[in-house]
Amino acid sequence: DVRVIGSDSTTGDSVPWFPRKLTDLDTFAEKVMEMGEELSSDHPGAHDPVYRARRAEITRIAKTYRTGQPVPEIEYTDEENETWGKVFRGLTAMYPTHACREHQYVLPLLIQNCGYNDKKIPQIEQISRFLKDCTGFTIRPVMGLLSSRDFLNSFAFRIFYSTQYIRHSSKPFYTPEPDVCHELLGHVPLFADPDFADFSQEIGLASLGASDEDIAKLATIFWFTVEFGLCRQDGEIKAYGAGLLSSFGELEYALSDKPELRPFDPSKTAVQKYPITEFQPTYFVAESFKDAQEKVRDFAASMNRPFSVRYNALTQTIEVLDNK
Ligand SMILES: Cc1ccnc(-n2c(S)nc3sc(C)c(C)c3c2=O)c1
Ligand SMILES: [Fe+3]
Repeated sequence: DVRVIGSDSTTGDSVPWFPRKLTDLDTFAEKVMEMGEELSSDHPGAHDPVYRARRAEITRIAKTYRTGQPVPEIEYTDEENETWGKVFRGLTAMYPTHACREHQYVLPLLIQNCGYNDKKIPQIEQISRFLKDCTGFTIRPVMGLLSSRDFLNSFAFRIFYSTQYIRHSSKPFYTPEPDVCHELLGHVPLFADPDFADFSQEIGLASLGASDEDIAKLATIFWFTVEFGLCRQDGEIKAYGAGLLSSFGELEYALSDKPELRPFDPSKTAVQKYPITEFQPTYFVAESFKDAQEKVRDFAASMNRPFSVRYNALTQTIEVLDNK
């Protein structure tokens, strides 16, 4: 039977709140951890008032976004489009030898259907419509870093929160935070792949109402797959993680013989330490996205959650199943 669970009278606050329908995701708008305009002191744009003002402007646009609206179009400047072009040309040159086959299959479709080229930054709305046709994934604009819980919860609805600002032009090949290059070249192509979409949603479903410690484990699994995942294809190691596919240096390094490579195994991956600021000493290799999904589903079943959830694609809602 479907029993409503949440921080209501039946369960008190024993189960952390989680979204049940799309409009519930609008509550995330106010909850961003670091507002876009507060740049970390080591950020290349930290001392550039024009850049900071630009970040604040784009943040404000994202803040007004609500479910059902088209993603607002950003009028990028020549300087921003130029930075994009440098990143686009540099990374696309590496993909034939370094990117997984799914990424290599989708990129030409994005060039053809979503205006991916080295002249202008593509618009999220057009990409979101393309992804919806491919896998049902859609994109929402985000102001800054969402919490791991909120970010992972949205994957249960096949929703990806994307930034729209771009890194500072002084360092086109470095960013201490996600930016539109990372999102559009790293994450977007994989969300068009059915198996990867299924895998991503599995992590999202596992995160609904999960304890803080399980959220930390799922975020680490996310980190070593969606962000820094490697896979074996035709006997060769290829990259599928967005953090690799959007960083020249780390993409090269990850496929060199320097890092340690371990098989993806959620119970081990979930407790692996990872540095955010330098290259990973260890990467995990998935046999396939289907296999990785199965492993995550089994891992989720072992979590101490007194209920299970199911996504109803017709109503775009989460159904809670009582495990009593
Ligand atoms: C789990 C979770 C929740 C919110 N954001 C993330 N997330 C993502 S998707 N990509 C990047 S790229 C980068 C340099 C950072 C810091 C970062 C990041 O933090 C991950
Ligand atoms: Fe990312």
